[in-house]
Amino acid sequence: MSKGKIHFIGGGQMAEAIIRACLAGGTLAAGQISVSDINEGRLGLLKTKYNVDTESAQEEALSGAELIVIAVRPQDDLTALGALIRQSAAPSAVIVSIVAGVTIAQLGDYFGAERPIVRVIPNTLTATGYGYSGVALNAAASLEQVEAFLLGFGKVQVLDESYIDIFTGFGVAGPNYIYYFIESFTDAGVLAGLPREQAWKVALENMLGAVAMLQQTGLHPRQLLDINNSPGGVGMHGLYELNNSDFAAGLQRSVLAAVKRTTELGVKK
Ligand SMILES: NC(=O)C1=CN([C@@H]2O[C@H](COP(=O)(O)OP(=O)(O)OC[C@H]3O[C@@H](n4cnc5c(N)ncnc54)[C@H](OP(=O)(O)O)[C@@H]3O)[C@@H](O)[C@H]2O)C=CC1
Ligand SMILES: O=C(O)[C@@H]1CCC=N1
Repeated sequence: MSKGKIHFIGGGQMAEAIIRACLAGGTLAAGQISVSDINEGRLGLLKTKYNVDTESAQEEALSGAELIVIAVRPQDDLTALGALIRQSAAPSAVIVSIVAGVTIAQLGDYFGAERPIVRVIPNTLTATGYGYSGVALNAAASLEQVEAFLLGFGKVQVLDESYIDIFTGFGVAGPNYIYYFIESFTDAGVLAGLPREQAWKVALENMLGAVAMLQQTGLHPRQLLDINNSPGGVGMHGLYELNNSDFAAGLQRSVLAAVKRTTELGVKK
């Protein structure tokens, strides 16, 4: 992105994570960023922590912005935001919506279909360099307009919009499953009698090492499972019990529920 201004509407958890990553990585400077939020407490916090502009009138910030990031919840008043943007933003300003479930067609209804509109589902591993954000663009937008900004908080996959809800429930909600697995796995070590500190270290090391094994060998997980389990041995007895728990189907049902919820969030009330 050029040194142009970027305005965030909604300064909640996700906006903050994006701002933090972009500032830390040097993608944006604080002087380029303005934020508006109906919650004064959030504005005070963002000003103190990141020295971004939270004081300019919203109309002024909108009229000078090259990118406008819509970072409110799907349930918030997008109709009112649409009126504000139509009134104050430059026609060339790119609307970047991170609102889960809300489609490009709906965004066009709110903000004007002739504008460049980019629907992004941002990954939440923002400052780590890991994690894919899913991106779909309308006909007036091009990837060049937003790519540098998006790469400031992770990797990017440009997708047909029909995949974005799946990408949200599977990929962007994905770290939930890993966090939950690590917590449960650590508890298993503690349940078996290992001190928590040891169990925690082993759980993290196993997670990192298993991913490295898959990447380095190029083998399928089933092939590594085969190598890791001697006949009648320890690992196979453990896996038999995991099979009995319906683990795989439970995980898959959970992802399908997250995808379904994404689509529900985009349905206009
Ligand atoms: N958190 C996540 O992991 C992810 C979130 N997203 C999407 O990002 C969006 C934001 O989520 P998240 O940051 O978690 O939510 P938050 O609730 O933390 O942030 C939303 C903020 O927007 C404020 N707000 C509401 N209406 C307006 C308005 N009209 N003008 C200005 N500010 C307003 C809210 O204030 P108040 O609280 O007072 O209402 C709140 O501070 C959602 O659409 C979500 O789907 C996408 C991917 C991941
Ligand atoms: O739970 C949420 O609404 C957001 C979208 C995907 C992950 N977190």
